[in-house]
Amino acid sequence: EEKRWVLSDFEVGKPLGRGKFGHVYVAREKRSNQIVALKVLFKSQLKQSQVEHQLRREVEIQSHLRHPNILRLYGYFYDQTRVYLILEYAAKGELYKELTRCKHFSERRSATYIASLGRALIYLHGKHVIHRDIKPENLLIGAQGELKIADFGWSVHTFNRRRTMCGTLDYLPPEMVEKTEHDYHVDIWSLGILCYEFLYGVPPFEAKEHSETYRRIVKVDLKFPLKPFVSPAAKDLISQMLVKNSAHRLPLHKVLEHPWIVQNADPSGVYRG
Ligand SMILES: CC[C@@H](NC(=O)c1cc2[nH]nc(NC(=O)c3ccc(N4CCN(C)CC4)cc3)c2s1)c1ccccc1
Repeated sequence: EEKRWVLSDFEVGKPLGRGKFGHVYVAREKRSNQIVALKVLFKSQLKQSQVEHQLRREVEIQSHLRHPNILRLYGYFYDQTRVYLILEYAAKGELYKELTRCKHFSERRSATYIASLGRALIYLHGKHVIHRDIKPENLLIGAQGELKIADFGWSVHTFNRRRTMCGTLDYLPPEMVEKTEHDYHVDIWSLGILCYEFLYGVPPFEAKEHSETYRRIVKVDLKFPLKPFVSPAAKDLISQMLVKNSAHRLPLHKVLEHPWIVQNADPSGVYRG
């Protein structure tokens, strides 16, 4: 399918959101009537931030992935000033807005999402891809309520581990914060952070100052508030994922077998409320 897309192949609709370097719009591909999301990135901004190689990697990685909980990238094209990514349309929008609206998710909804993400990460790691940026802002909700991992801008194939850091520290594991070598265990750490944030509405090591967040991460200063009530099983799972020594973090297949997941996650991977 080396089809060469052009902007006139699409009828561009309303803006859906914005991220680094550009915006995303709903669009209809005229020949097939298929609804997609068109991510428009400005070449000027990509160039000045030296992220062209990162974008090429995002396209290369995401275009070859096929998983129900990973947002499809159907193709891309560019013109004089912009790069366009043709992405799967996630009809129920951004997860972080839903989390902000609900304050925190129920144990059933959280476990269902964590199980879906665990299956998606097992698939990714099987392809030697680390996402490295699993956080609510990069998660979308499909038409049936299923979770979709988006924005592979920070993902890498495990052989090359060079990276530069920007954005929130909250999700970074000790080995990335301490700039030591890291591998796919970073995604297990982020899954633990995400599980905590789904249940409590805030990430575990949040602090006013970056330096304080950094200290709490490297110390794994994990505290569970009394409110909202969270079951001991959920705390047990989080405690087994937020472990400083990356080799001792609960492997993803063990996460899926954990009693809290088995008892709370909807087997279909879809939270029906
Ligand atoms: C994750 C950030 C990333 N985003 C994508 O790649 C994105 C890819 C992609 N596919 N589908 C999306 N859907 C939406 O953004 C969306 C938002 C709100 C919606 N609703 C509003 C409330 N209403 C009640 C229901 C419908 C529905 C869909 C997005 S975002 C990005 C990165 C850089 C530049 C732009 C975007």
